[in-house]
Amino acid sequence: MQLIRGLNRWPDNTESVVTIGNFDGVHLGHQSMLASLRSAADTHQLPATVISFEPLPQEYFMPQSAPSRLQGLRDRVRSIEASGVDRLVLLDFDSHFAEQSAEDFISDVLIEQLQTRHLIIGDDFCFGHKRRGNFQMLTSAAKTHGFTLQRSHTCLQDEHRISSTRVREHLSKGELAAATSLLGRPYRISGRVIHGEKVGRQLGFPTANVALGVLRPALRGVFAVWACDLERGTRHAAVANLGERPTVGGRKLLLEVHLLDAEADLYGHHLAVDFIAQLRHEQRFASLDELKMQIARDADAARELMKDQMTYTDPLCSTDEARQT
Ligand SMILES: Cc1cc2nc3c(=O)[nH]c(=O)nc-3n(C[C@H](O)[C@H](O)[C@H](O)COP(=O)(O)O)c2cc1C
Ligand SMILES: Nc1ncnc2c1ncn2[C@@H]1O[C@H](COP(=O)(O)OP(=O)(O)OP(=O)(O)O)[C@@H](O)[C@H]1O
Repeated sequence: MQLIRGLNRWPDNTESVVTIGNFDGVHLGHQSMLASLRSAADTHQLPATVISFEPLPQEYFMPQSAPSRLQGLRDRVRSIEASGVDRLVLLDFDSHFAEQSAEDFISDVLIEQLQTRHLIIGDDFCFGHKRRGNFQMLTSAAKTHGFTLQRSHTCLQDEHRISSTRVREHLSKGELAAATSLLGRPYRISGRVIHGEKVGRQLGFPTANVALGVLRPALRGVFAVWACDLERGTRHAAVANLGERPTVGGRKLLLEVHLLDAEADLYGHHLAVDFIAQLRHEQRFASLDELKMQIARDADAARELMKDQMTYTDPLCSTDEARQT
């Protein structure tokens, strides 16, 4: 997939089949939309092109109160690529873009730059300054500019539309199985493994600290997870804490992963953490010994849970390794 950051990098004279959206999480609704995009692109024999934004519009308009993102940019790009998209155009959502009228978005972005031949969009899609652009406006623009317009069909689960908002709600309640069923795969956070304070070693539970960057995930607590080393393509059953470590006076939000029954030097590696089940909330313990005993119980609980997970496969990580660990 070609990642194009900004329209001035768009290759000249290429027509395209386009869809637009945040695609945070790339849930089953997004996947279905991207499958329609792929099939329309094949029909037109043109590149399947996604327009998305960085930052996300809500982060631009409400920097303090925007909903927590499901994915960092790298994971979003990877998930969109895995859905068979040829080109991802990432537009900088800045003041200039926010003030662009819906008419200008159509003529400058869709027509002049992307040379859109076919556009797929949900009928609730709004765009442009004050969100004045809508499906009806696109219908008449399609006639004027000679592109075809396709309304995407809405994917429901339990009679409700699948959405990034629903996934966030499940994650914040620790409902991992429900989030998995909307995403079509376990919820994943990935990042580089950085050095921690190394107290974990003294506790007897060494942890890999995954850099979260600006990501403030919707979930918190102690979890049974799969940890995939994306550099080596290996996968390990593990237990993880996503929290602030109140027992040791921590303040910063950290994702710490302890591999069960395996030792691996992960420093500097890119680690993908797939959340399978929540074991408990994070707690402040009166002593390090109590914390240590609880982590041992967490590890046992995760080991038991992950035993039933061995058939779960991941295209990026080998399952053989997981069976060995
Ligand atoms: C499975 C697991 C559960 C944890 N639960 C808690 C907890 O409930 N409360 C807490 O303060 N810290 C908890 N921690 C974090 C430990 O305090 C942390 O791993 C330790 O301080 C080591 O930090 P280090 O990686 O910087 O060496 C947990 C860690 C793991 C791996
Ligand atoms: N359940 C769904 N079924 C079909 N298409 C969907 C579904 N959810 C989103 N889409 C489409 O995917 C594109 C990107 O959606 P977007 O990420 O902006 O919305 P969303 O997932 O509903 O998120 P939010 O909960 O923040 O509104 C849009 O064109 C939208 O219409």
